[in-house]
Amino acid sequence: MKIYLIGFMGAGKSTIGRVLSRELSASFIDLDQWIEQTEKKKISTIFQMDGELAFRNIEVEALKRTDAEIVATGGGILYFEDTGKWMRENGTVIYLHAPFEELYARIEGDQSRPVAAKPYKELEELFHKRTVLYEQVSHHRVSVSHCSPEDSVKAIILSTLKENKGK
Ligand SMILES: Nc1ncnc2c1ncn2[C@@H]1O[C@H](COP(=O)(O)OP(=O)(O)O)[C@@H](O)[C@H]1O
Ligand SMILES: O=C(O)C1=C[C@@H](OP(=O)(O)O)[C@@H](O)[C@H](O)C1
Ligand SMILES: [Mg+2]
Repeated sequence: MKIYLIGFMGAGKSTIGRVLSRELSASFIDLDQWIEQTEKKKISTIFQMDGELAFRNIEVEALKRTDAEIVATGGGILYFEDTGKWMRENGTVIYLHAPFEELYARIEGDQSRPVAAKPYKELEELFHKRTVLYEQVSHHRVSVSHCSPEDSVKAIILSTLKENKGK
């Protein structure tokens, strides 16, 4: 089993991934947390000191090397054009979706997410651009709007069970 959780910042990839891995007794990695531990630097420091491209290279390398069954990606995981195709071919890709306003309320002013520091309009544009890619790449789209992480976990399990019915 290999499940990739994708979606914009604040969608709950890290939170839901952790709960999902507990429910399924499956191994879990949060790519951002792994990068911070391995690089011994905060994500915001990597952005500041080494630049975004350096972060993206580390991120995609971690994605391709991990053997964890549940993978919580970062919101910018589709930065390189070929990453989405690679994920689709290597696991089940689940897109966690909620309206921009709801996600913005969750991430506003969060210093640990350097990309969230962009001006509101720019961030909204980025959300719409990325939404197109998340839709293209994912096998399933699960709404995380106005529901608990536990509800989202149930929805994820149901959608993957439906996919495998009769196989
Ligand atoms: N279903 C939810 N409802 C409300 N808040 C949530 C939900 N899931 C996560 N959050 C909150 O939103 C913020 C972002 O969650 P996080 O798991 O870090 O998202 P991501 O990894 O997708 O950026 C956290 O403060 C978290 O507590
Ligand atoms: O959207 C982005 O470009 C980013 C999202 C973050 O992860 P979350 O989506 O878990 O916040 C983290 O990877 C980094 O700050 C960049
Ligand atoms: Mg996260």
